[in-house]
Amino acid sequence: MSGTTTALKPPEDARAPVRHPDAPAPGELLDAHNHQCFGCGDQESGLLLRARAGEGVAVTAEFEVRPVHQGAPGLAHGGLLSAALDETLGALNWMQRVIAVTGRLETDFARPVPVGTVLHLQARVTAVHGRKIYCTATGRIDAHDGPVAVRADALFIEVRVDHFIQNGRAEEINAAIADPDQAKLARVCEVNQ
Ligand SMILES: CCCCCCCC/C=C\CCCCCCCC(=O)SCCNC(=O)CCNC(=O)[C@H](O)C(C)(C)COP(=O)(O)OP(=O)(O)OC[C@H]1O[C@@H](n2cnc3c(N)ncnc32)[C@H](O)[C@@H]1OP(=O)(O)O
Repeated sequence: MSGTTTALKPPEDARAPVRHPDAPAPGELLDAHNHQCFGCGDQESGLLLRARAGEGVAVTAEFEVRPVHQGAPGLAHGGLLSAALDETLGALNWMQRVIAVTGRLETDFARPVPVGTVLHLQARVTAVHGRKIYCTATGRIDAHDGPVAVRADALFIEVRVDHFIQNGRAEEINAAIADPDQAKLARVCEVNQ
């Protein structure tokens, strides 16, 4: 059972999540937050995960498990399944227009996931307390109502753009600053802080 640690239980005075008025419409494809991202970017060896806006403060995503994602022969690597859940949860940022990073992620692996599977992911924010964003996700095999293979509960922490500027390697940060799409994303999120 996931989310059993107290760190993943919202406190009594947590508030309900709020969908940003300018959040992408339900069904809209979400941009990659960074084209070099292992999860949502366009690297061939990455997850090539594509997420869409959902209703409320929720998203859906699909991840096709390819041979490069193997752990045991013919099966997806568990760490990459966690990464797919993490990436889908990260896409919730678009629905609230904040920037938040994973503080804690607790994954349950309920079924093995064969190569060739399309994992259908669903994630939603359950509660917000200050900078802490409580959220949950599932990954189902081959259909949005298929059998649950993985699920996770997570705590994301809201950060400012400075988090990346101060901690990221200069080479990539300078490229991001020079990229108009990336700079726009940073601006859009910062005005909400
Ligand atoms: C022009 C430049 C452009 C740049 C623009 C970039 C835009 C990018 C857009 C979007 C990016 C989204 C990417 C999504 C990708 C998928 C998600 C990932 O994989 S994210 C990567 C993995 N995660 C990390 O690398 C975090 C590493 N950790 C940290 O940096 C810090 O620990 C951080 C920020 C998480 C917290 O540090 P503190 O100093 O800011 O805050 P404290 O005071 O420690 O915590 C705040 C509250 O949260 C709780 N907390 C923090 N960590 C916790 C934990 N692990 N478990 C439980 N509670 C925790 C604390 O107890 C505290 O709670 P109380 O307010 O006192 O109630």
